[in-house]
Amino acid sequence: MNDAREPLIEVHGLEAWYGKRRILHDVDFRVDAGEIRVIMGGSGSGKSTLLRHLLGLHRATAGSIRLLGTDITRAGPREMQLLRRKLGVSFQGGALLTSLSVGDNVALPLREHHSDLDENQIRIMSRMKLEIVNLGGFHDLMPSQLSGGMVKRAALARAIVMDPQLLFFDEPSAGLDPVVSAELDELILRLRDALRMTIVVVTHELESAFKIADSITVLDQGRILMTGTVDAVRHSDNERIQDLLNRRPREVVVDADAYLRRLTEEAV
Ligand SMILES: Nc1ncnc2c1ncn2[C@@H]1O[C@H](COP(=O)(O)OP(=O)(O)OP(=O)(O)O)[C@@H](O)[C@H]1O
Repeated sequence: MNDAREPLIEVHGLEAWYGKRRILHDVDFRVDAGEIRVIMGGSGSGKSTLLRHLLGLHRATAGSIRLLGTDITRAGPREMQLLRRKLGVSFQGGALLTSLSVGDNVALPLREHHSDLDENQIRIMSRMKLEIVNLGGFHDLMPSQLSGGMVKRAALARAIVMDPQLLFFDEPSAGLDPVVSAELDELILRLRDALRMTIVVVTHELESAFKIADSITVLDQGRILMTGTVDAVRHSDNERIQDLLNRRPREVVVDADAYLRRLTEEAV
């Protein structure tokens, strides 16, 4: 049965280790249909690690992750392949291929997953998505002819070309000036409203997070400090959250023995 309130993402007790280091601790995480969830946290808090686990790029050490009803901690390659068609991903480093036109870049997922579509259909579908990101008419340009903000939007058009139910966006504002970054925020809101997409955004840009989020999950040292509305996060009395919001650095107490022990453990 298709319950409208069924979560699109449901994570229970997720643990992630890199070698002998535990990176994520007992993470519970749920995203409902139609919301924009921002994952926020300082550098090294585990945001990218969580994202990589949600996408099935890393196997969880413990816990379960359900995406669109599929338990990806148990799914086989075929199931994962089918699931990936329903996911859109725009990664920070996921630049456009410089040897292809903007339109051909956007069309890549269609060519990869939909051998039944003819060239005309592919062209129409990729043009439509370029129009949604305000790049109508830029189909035949090469990526080198676009500004940084336009490249991000073209990459976004590629991420949504298959009409994903779930869109993951890693650090949308990275490397953009404030005006271009604000335009991208508007675009993310438009995708949720016009295309009814459910969107997970990883960012450490507070202004952007507060503008686009329906809810925010705050990560710190691999643990979820809280999940709540923008207001709830802003007014949280958790000291670490207030440190993050006010950009106060964590007081680091270095235990030299523990540090050396960890170095030798990781070298093994
Ligand atoms: N492939 C890896 N192998 C070992 N340790 C890793 C690996 N990737 C990340 N880490 C460690 O895991 C921790 C969390 O890193 P992660 O990249 O998930 O944080 P983040 O919140 O995304 O940080 P940033 O905002 O700086 O990208 C860090 O201590 C990092 O050093």
